[in-house]
Amino acid sequence: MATPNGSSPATQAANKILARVDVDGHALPPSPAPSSPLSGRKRYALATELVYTETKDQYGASSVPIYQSATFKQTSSNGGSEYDYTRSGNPTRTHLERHLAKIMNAARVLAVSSGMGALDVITRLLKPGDEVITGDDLYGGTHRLLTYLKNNQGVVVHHVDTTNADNVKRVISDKTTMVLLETPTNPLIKIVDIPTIAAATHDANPKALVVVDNTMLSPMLFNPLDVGADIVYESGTKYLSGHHDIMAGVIACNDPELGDKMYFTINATGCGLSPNDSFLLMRGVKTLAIRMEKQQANAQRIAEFLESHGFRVRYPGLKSHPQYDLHWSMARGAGAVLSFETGDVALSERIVESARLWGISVSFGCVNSLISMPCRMSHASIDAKTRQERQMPEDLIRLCVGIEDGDDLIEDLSRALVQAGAVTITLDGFHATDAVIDSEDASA
Ligand SMILES: Cc1ncc(COP(=O)(O)O)c(C=O)c1O
Ligand SMILES: N[C@@H](CCSC[C@H](N)C(=O)O)C(=O)O
Repeated sequence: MATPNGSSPATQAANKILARVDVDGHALPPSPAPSSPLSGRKRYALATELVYTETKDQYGASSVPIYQSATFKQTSSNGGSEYDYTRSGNPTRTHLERHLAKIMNAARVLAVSSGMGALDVITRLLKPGDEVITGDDLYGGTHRLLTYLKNNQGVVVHHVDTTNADNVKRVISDKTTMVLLETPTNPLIKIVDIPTIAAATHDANPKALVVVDNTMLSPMLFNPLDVGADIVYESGTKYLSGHHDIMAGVIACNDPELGDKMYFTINATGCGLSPNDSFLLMRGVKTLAIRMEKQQANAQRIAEFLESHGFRVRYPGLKSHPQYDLHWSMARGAGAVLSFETGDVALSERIVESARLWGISVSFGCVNSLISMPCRMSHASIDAKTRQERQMPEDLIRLCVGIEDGDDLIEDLSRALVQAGAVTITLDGFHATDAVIDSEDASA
């Protein structure tokens, strides 16, 4: 029905969408409306919410269809359709984003092409002269991007040991615009007190943004937005998708203005997650609870196995972890990544190369178990001098535990340790060699 000014309600609604403006006041193309996660209904347990979706497909499809289309037809030259172009928005991506908003306790989630893509979108909120405080144990790619911003964009980056909140408090000032944190850190599995650091940051500068990389825990185990973070991002390549068959990144926040600014960057630069990958991430996330449960159970067994044979293991599921209590005050589980040293790079190399069931590969959060040497692999982008300054052990072995049978994993690891000469065999079993134990004492 036409209205007095001649346009139909549908066209008026479309014009309203088209009237959205970007940070510079330019008109934005149509974009999916910010998510309304529960629409007033009861919240189920997380494992249920992960699989429960309310699709409103015209044919009742129970999994979201892949809208493999770059363009969407409009009902008039003024628009009239919720979508116009997949870079700006796509129904499969919107469905995923709304589902994840519910899981991540966020008002808005944005899905992008990788975890680094997510951090790129977030760091585009910075201007030259802005100050960022971050950790001294970080994923190598994060260090690389921050170094690029420091060297080329005039951003000041302070790396401090974030395991002690006082170190962060000492550097926070009214010039601090972003505090970027990981917990547990990758690869040294250090724990960072997110609530304390978030509160201190906001006290010092209410406009500063606390950004948490939650890749190591996933929303199954931790929701940093609930304890003071302003933005949470994750590599969807890891636990969220779970099968190492896609690259993805997700960004979550509660502030609508912040969400719109980041959406602007995604649309302007074209890093939104593709329809096909949105579908795969949506499918993967449904099994997150059951995968994480099995991966954690296996990781706990392996950590205990290594510790009981004399290795010093870095894993927050072990009471010996120096920040065990802090971790469990924030998180609902220990995750499935652990690391340990051998005291000798060549010995670590032999262990890694003797494993059969454990794939030699970067990444984590996958159904398969992986073994790696971070200094040569995931963290090789941190130069050797910086690695040494930050006391990153070159012999560090990282285990990313999958869903295989735990006995098989332990048997294969035992065989690799024996074959590599990392253990001494005695009548009552085997133990880490004296050399391994001595080196751990030295680095403790
Ligand atoms: C903790 C952490 N954050 C972010 C990333 C980046 O994710 P992506 O590889 O999906 O770009 C990775 C690994 O790559 C990571 O380990
Ligand atoms: N060559 C890649 C290495 C990716 S590491 C992936 C993952 N975050 C991990 O910790 O294993 C690069 O240079 O980024």
